[in-house]
Amino acid sequence: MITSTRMAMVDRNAAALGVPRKQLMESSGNAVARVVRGRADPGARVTLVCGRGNNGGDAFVAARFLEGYDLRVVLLGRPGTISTDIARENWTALAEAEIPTETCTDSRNFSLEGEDGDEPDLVVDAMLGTGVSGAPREPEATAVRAINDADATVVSVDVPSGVDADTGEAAGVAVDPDAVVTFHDDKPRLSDLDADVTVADIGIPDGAETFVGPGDLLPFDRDPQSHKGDHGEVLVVGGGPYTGAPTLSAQAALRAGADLVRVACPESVAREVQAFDENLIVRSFPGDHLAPEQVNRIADLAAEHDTVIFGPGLGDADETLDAVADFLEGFGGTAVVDADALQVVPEVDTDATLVCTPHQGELRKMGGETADDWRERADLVTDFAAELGHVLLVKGAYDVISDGETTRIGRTGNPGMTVGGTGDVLAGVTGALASTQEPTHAAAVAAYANGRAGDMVVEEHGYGLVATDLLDRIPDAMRDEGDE
Ligand SMILES: NC(=O)C1=CN([C@@H]2O[C@H](COP(=O)(O)OP(=O)(O)OC[C@H]3O[C@@H](n4cnc5c(N)ncnc54)[C@H](O)[C@@H]3O)[C@@H](O)[C@H]2O)[C@H](O)CC1
Ligand SMILES: [K+]
Repeated sequence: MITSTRMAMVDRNAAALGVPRKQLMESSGNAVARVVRGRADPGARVTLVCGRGNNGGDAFVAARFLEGYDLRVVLLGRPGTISTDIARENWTALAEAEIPTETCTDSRNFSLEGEDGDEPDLVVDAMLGTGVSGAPREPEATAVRAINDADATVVSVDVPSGVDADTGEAAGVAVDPDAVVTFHDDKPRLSDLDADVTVADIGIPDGAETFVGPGDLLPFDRDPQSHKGDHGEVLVVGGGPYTGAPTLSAQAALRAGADLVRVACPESVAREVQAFDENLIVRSFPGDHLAPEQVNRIADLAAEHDTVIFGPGLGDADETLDAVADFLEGFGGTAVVDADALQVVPEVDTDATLVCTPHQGELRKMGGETADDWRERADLVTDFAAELGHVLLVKGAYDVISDGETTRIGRTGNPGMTVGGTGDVLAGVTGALASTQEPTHAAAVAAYANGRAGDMVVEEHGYGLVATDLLDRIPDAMRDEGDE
């Protein structure tokens, strides 16, 4: 089952892997033609009722695969209003090949009867697909009613026109088909219809779902009406033995788009952390390391934030690890756990949603296994994430992200990133993204963006990058320049 948002992400990732949408449309149209051939013999009258988006585009392609039939290709609208380049190119291809087409701009002129007054044997419903919003307008609404009134067999492309692909519900009239040809994966509630549903493989490689790509950035587009706080408030709990690590995490969270980032750190380092960066808000607690007596205070602070990042520069003093365990046991929110704090996770009983960001050494210390081959490693990480009941982001040349069910691979990054501090940056980005998106997706995109930022630095300056170089590049790494 796939939603239209995820389909759009996968589609974009496929394009980034070299399989552009127009190529997918060719497969979609071919699949529609195959179903038509299964339901009507050559020579039968087939009318394709086409909308102005890519749903219509699929039918323009199908028409090229159905030349032995008595075809009518009807576009609802003027050709100039076709809304995508690829649909327009396929419309033009019909004209170039002298396959007859018609247009209908006025619902009063819409009729399924051809010039000879005969009704079609089969109608292809390609008016509205995943791009529908609200009830069908005219002339689509009239066409829906005419299609439902006709005796013809009806084959809907992707979803019945008028049905919302994500909810399976119709806001107004909707086509009642005999068959539906949908693409790549089943769509919500199609199986509830009294229709044969074919899920056609349109050649989207598995990698478009597995490898994190530019399509995964789509949900991070911002609403122009956003308010402060909509993009997350993040608390970094770190520092004591170190001051750079919590600062890097906090700066990275800001660069990844968080609205407010606070650092909770021991008094002994608070001034130093603040002096690194005026964008940060520092909340200090007494002493020179995190200890159990600070847990209540940290818990109160954490309750005011969307996510907490636990670990950067905290050190591994026994008292500190006890405090991390105490905190996590009482915490029910979302926390990113990194560095020394990771070793506490397997023993802790918590309702929190944890995103753990170990490198392979830290993973072993947590009780997890690793392997050289990334596919084997992905299986091991998936099993261990399921066992822990938390999200794992295991860092490596191929980052593996898994919640035990969904497993993603991040392939960005380069050997320059073995330098200290890049992990602190990654934890910060993860925390920021997890404050607005579900944690597995947040972790996947964080791994992708962090690696991409590193690739941008190395492309410009060569190796010798330092962690602070990554910070400026994170906003660019979160942006999709687009494929078309
Ligand atoms: N990877 C894939 O999933 C592929 C899917 N393909 C097909 O593309 C459509 C989705 O195409 P899209 O252009 O995004 O949208 P639609 O064609 O569904 O509709 C857009 C079109 O309709 C107008 N519109 C929207 N709402 C209404 C309304 N209520 N009344 C009238 N008109 C409306 C809007 O203005 C646009 O003009 C998907 O379903 C698949 O069939 C491709 O094959 C590529 C691979
Ligand atoms: K349709």
